[in-house]
Amino acid sequence: MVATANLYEKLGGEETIAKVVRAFYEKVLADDTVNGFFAHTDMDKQMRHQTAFIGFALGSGRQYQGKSMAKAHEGMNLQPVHYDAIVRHLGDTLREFGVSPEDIRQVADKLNTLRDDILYK
Ligand code: HEM
Repeated sequence: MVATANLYEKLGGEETIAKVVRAFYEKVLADDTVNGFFAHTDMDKQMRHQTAFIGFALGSGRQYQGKSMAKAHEGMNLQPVHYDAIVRHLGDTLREFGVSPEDIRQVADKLNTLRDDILYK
């Protein structure tokens, strides 16, 4: 089991995660580098995105296959600058919630396993 598998619980489970999700998306939507991608995204999809994203990153137990990640971001032609911004916003959010730099690095490492599946699609 990877260390991030416990971060979800360590942070306080679902209740805290909901707050992390809100804080994270406030940063994303305030950032002109990436907010355009969400401009025409309906709220249901956005909600699924944030839940899936945070859940995967923190180890809620859900798994995502490369193919579905590629499909989810098909046509967006996401670039490293977009990807890096998203990961940075999550890292900043987690730091604000008191997560250690080491745990944040492990979250980033975990997300990086999906990087090739979502870029340039
Ligand atoms: C490892 C990183 C990421 C994960 C795990 C992830 C996860 C997901 C998932 C699961 C969906 C599908 C939601 C659904 O329709 O059911 C999705 C859609 C989406 N993602 Fe991501 N995502 C990542 C990175 C990014 C980045 C870097 C951006 C843009 C800067 C982005 C923007 C979007 C948008 C706009 C949608 C909705 C597309 C639509 O409206 O149909 N994602 N993402």
